[in-house]
Amino acid sequence: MNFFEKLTQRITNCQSLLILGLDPNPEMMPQGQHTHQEQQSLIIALEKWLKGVIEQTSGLVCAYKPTLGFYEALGSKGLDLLLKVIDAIPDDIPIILDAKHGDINTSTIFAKTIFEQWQVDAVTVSPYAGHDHVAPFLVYPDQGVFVLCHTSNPSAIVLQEYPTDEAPFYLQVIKEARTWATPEQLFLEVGTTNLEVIKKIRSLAPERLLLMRSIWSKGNDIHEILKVALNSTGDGVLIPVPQDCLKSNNLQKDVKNLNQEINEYRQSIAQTSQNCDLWSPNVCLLNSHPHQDLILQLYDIGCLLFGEYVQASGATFSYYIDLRKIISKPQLFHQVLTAYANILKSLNFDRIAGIPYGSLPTATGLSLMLHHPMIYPRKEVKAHGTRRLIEGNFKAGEKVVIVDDILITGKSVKEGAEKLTSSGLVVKDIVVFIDHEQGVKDKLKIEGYNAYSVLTISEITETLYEAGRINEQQYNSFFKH
Ligand SMILES: O=P(O)(O)OC[C@H]1O[C@H](OP(=O)(O)OP(=O)(O)O)[C@H](O)[C@@H]1O
Ligand SMILES: O=C(O)c1cc(=O)[nH]c(=O)[nH]1
Repeated sequence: MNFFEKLTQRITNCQSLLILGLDPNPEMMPQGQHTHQEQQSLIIALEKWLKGVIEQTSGLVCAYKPTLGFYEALGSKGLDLLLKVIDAIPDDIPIILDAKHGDINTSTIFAKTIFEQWQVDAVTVSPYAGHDHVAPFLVYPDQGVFVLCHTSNPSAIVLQEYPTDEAPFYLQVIKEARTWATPEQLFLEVGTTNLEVIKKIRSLAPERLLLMRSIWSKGNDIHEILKVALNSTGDGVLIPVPQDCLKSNNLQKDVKNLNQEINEYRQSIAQTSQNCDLWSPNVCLLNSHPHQDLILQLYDIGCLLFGEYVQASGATFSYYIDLRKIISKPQLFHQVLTAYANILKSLNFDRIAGIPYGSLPTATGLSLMLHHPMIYPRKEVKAHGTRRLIEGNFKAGEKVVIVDDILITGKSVKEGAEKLTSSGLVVKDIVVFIDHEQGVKDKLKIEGYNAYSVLTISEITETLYEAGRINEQQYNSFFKH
């Protein structure tokens, strides 16, 4: 299970978006636990206190966030303490190490230490050294990375807001960081109470999880902050437990009350959300298809066209499905890739091959998402250059999974498979997004290929009809062919 899945599961299980900082800061210890001890006894007191904090809050928070700097400040004993604290955290609670790592020379070794030895689930990084610095963290597909994009420090404004209010540097950080990894691996750290800043971040990166910071300063209405930070389903945000709570003698009760208040507000947002663009009012939620959301979005961006269309096979259908539009909607494209990936994860292969042209972006996305190399059979061999039939490097005997968008007659995937096989590769599995249910899967089976699809044409049409997106005539037009 990767970090994002672990976090999502945890949020669901404990119904909490709260994260708690586990920082050995003597100033934050409740009165009475902290006297002027020698270093040794201070460490013991800190350990006892932090373990007590975990005991009291482990049912109430979705993640813990130890800040590396506080442990480092205690010297070598501090690092021992960090490992003890990590060890005391129950296995199902994700650990986000707040390191704000920013040094390119140490990122590879640091990522190895924290992810492999210390086994933390995620880390915070500073973006200033760019992608080369963050990439060594991203090569761990099961771990998460929070990129710092905005801080609440007053003096940071001159950098963050540079050069103009309309195009400030912190938004450039987000634009850049969004290209580094998927919304399931890369997230944003946002410290601010400025609602306009949060709105700008949310509208630029609606798909990213935000780790909020510094939201508890006096005079701020947390509801106003949540209103702009939460997504339309009332999540997408991690909320820090206020530092002051740690001093409380009623820590458990305080965190519980805070969580309850936040959940009540989340619920009210989810119920009154005005900006949910996935559902039409007449959607029937009973027995809904697990990919209902995806299907409706495909329809809404115009992937389903009605009218007389000639197909690749030469036949004329009264509709056409154009999945090539998906690439222009990154969020939807990511959802589609995730659906393919869920099938690919159960298959055994060395390389992913996309069928040109429609499925080259899909194969590229899956290759990056699943960390498997990509190749592709050319549609036509060029008369110049290398004149290769298969682009990309491979070795004869390697297993290849083919991905394509639509299975209508099966001609395209079969031609692709034959080109790959003639080059010494082994093709057993074919994964498509939509199966037109013309019996092609069975025919492919006879020829030795296992074909899988994310959706069938009838699942799509039934969902659209139930949701009131298509009328009876349009619904019937799918079954004439
Ligand atoms: O099962 P089939 O009957 O072969 O039909 C499905 C194929 O048709 C489309 O490709 P198209 O030939 O339109 O090419 P493109 O991807 O280059 O647009 C689609 O992308 C599939 O590859
Ligand atoms: O060429 C086809 O037959 C075809 C391609 C495609 O992408 N969608 C469709 O409905 N038909």
